[in-house]
Amino acid sequence: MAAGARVGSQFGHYHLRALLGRGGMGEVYEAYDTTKDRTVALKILDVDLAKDPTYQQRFRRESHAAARLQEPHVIPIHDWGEIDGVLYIDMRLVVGQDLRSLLRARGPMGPDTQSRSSTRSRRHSTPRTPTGSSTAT
Ligand SMILES: Nc1ncnc2c1ncn2[C@@H]1O[C@H](COP(=O)(O)OP(=O)(O)OP(=O)(O)O)[C@@H](O)[C@H]1O
Repeated sequence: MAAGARVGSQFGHYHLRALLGRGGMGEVYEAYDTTKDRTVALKILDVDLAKDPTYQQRFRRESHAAARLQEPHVIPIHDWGEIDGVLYIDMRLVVGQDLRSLLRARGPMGPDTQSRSSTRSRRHSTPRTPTGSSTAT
């Protein structure tokens, strides 16, 4: 499947609006959850990798492990599961630029910028709501 091929499509109760990025196991979309009425980041396991039980296991392990964590520096997981045989993780959407794009656009950072940036990211990654369970918060 081509990168971002799901943009504009419906995935269960999620409307996939834009491709946010690609990781080792699949793509991450900005998605609108039509049942909870909120915008989230949805990681979807690559269909080719999904044929390999090792990747399925790894993806499930990541979902379970991340959902149990309640750590200010870890993005909260709202939910995870399987829709039409495709595994997904529903997590809080982080708005902003990732470090790689920032460095590409601006070049190396000086010590002052690095320090300001890490203080800001610590502040912004603090959950606004407590995550008490593995399901929606
Ligand atoms: N919660 C989020 N909010 C906004 N963008 C995100 C979010 N999660 C991931 N992204 C974007 O999607 C890209 C890929 O994320 P992903 O977690 O799949 O990367 P990865 O760490 O390489 O993956 P993996 O651990 O599966 O190998 C990120 O680089 C980021 O740009």
